[in-house]
Amino acid sequence: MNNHDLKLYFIMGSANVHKRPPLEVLEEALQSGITMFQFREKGPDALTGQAYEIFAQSCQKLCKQYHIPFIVNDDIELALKLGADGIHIGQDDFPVAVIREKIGDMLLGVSVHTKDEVHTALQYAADYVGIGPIFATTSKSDAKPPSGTEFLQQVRSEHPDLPIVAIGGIDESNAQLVFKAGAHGIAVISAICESVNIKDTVLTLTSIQPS
Ligand SMILES: Cc1ncsc1CCOP(=O)(O)O
Ligand SMILES: C=C1C=NC(C)=NC1=N
Ligand SMILES: [Mg+2]
Repeated sequence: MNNHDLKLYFIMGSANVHKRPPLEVLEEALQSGITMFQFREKGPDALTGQAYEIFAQSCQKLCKQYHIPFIVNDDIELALKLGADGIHIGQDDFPVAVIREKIGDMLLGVSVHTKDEVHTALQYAADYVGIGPIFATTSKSDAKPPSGTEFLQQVRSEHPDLPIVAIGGIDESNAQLVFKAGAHGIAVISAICESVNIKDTVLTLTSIQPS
């Protein structure tokens, strides 16, 4: 993984798309130039059992066609079963220590909300950290309050070489602020899932520079 892989990190589950089939949204986002994808199938209406696995495999197949890393959120067993490119976990989901031994050299992304959590992520060689929610979000029911870019700026200045992706309420209107604050990339759900023109949205978000 290089820092550019984090530039526009699309996250999606079936619950996040309403107007069109999820796989159509993912394929259009891939064609338009997202740089990483996270399969995050959560919530009361999430698929389960075989339908869940088949949906994940279909997303993974599309990512392979476009040579884009396929990351699984939280579900380590699924990630191992599919041979995913990586997993993303919260520290309340699992002790990061346990994970690294289970996944070997698979990419490991870790959500961090405090400096201690950053140190834990570093101890277990996380490939990147996720910081957020930066702005208010409706895509994660148990999200912590929005933190703005303060913590993001602190982490970037204290760990200049640690890849950071920011998440939470990010869209074309505020993405530049997030890059200026030091994020290497932005992770988005609704900005793409609810876009009326995915191509325009992806092109706009991938063209944003910190300067
Ligand atoms: C998974 C997650 N973690 C922190 S905020 C969030 C949801 C981001 O969704 P959106 O980009 O629609 O605000
Ligand atoms: C909570 C999250 C934070 N950051 C990222 C990249 N993914 C997540 N699911
Ligand atoms: Mg989690």
